[in-house]
Amino acid sequence: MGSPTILDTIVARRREDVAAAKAAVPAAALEAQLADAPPVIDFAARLRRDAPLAVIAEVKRASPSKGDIAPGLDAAEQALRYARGGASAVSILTEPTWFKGTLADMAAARAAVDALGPARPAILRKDFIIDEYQLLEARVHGADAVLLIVAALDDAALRRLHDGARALGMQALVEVNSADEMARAAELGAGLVGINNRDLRSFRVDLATTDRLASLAPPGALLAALSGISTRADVERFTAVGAAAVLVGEALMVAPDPAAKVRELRGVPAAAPGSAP
Ligand SMILES: O=C(O)c1ccccc1NCC(=O)[C@H](O)[C@H](O)COP(=O)(O)O
Repeated sequence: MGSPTILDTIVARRREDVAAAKAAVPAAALEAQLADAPPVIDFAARLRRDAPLAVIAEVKRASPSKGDIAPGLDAAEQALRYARGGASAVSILTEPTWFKGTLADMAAARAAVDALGPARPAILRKDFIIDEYQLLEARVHGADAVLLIVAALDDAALRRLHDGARALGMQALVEVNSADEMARAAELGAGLVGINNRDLRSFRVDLATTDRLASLAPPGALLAALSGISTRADVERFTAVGAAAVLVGEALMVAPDPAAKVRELRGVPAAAPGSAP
């Protein structure tokens, strides 16, 4: 048993956070709020609507590998910038310690994009989800989908959380970084698979990860490439191996014009000056 990785450390802290959250707001209280939660949409269908390439644009104020990225950023305003650029979904980091995210960020981003009507981007809760309680939190705060990190979960927990998300009407983006993890995602019957080019244990980002694993994805699953993506060339590299979506964080968080950056990644012309988004 080697020393704990950053992933182990984050997961351990999330367990503590969840225990404290349960003490403050019992699961039953969250369940009572489900009826009034913002309605959920089909996350995969929303991505497929933007075929051949959907951009999942991420709100990430900070990270373990980079420290502060944009610590003062307003999540709702950034979500609207992403929507103006044509993002199919907005991924909201809700982990507070290393990523400086909150559930309130996600609720605010959801409320902001709701004003755009049915064409709104879908909302993904990006967090280290290890307990069904976090699924309730996600749904009550407007998520359409949640991230499930294979490397952080044993098979029983993975299945329990995958089924739990579905029971709440949400979908799960199942994140893998190796052939073994892809096999576990396939065994799970994952319909949405995210290949993370970042090894969450070492922070090493290798774009060849998607090249290497794409062909192992379960037939019919929607495939997304995550991490280390910053140019249209990166996107085309991944659509060439079957990715139908890319998830981009840092490159969008540091972009002077996030909407224009989303358009660039989508391969669509820049909006004419003064034109409607
Ligand atoms: O981003 C990190 O440093 C990180 C470290 C440890 C666990 C997870 C981490 N990030 C979560 C992600 O997977 C990325 O935020 C997401 O894929 C976007 O990546 P990027 O476009 O490279 O910011």
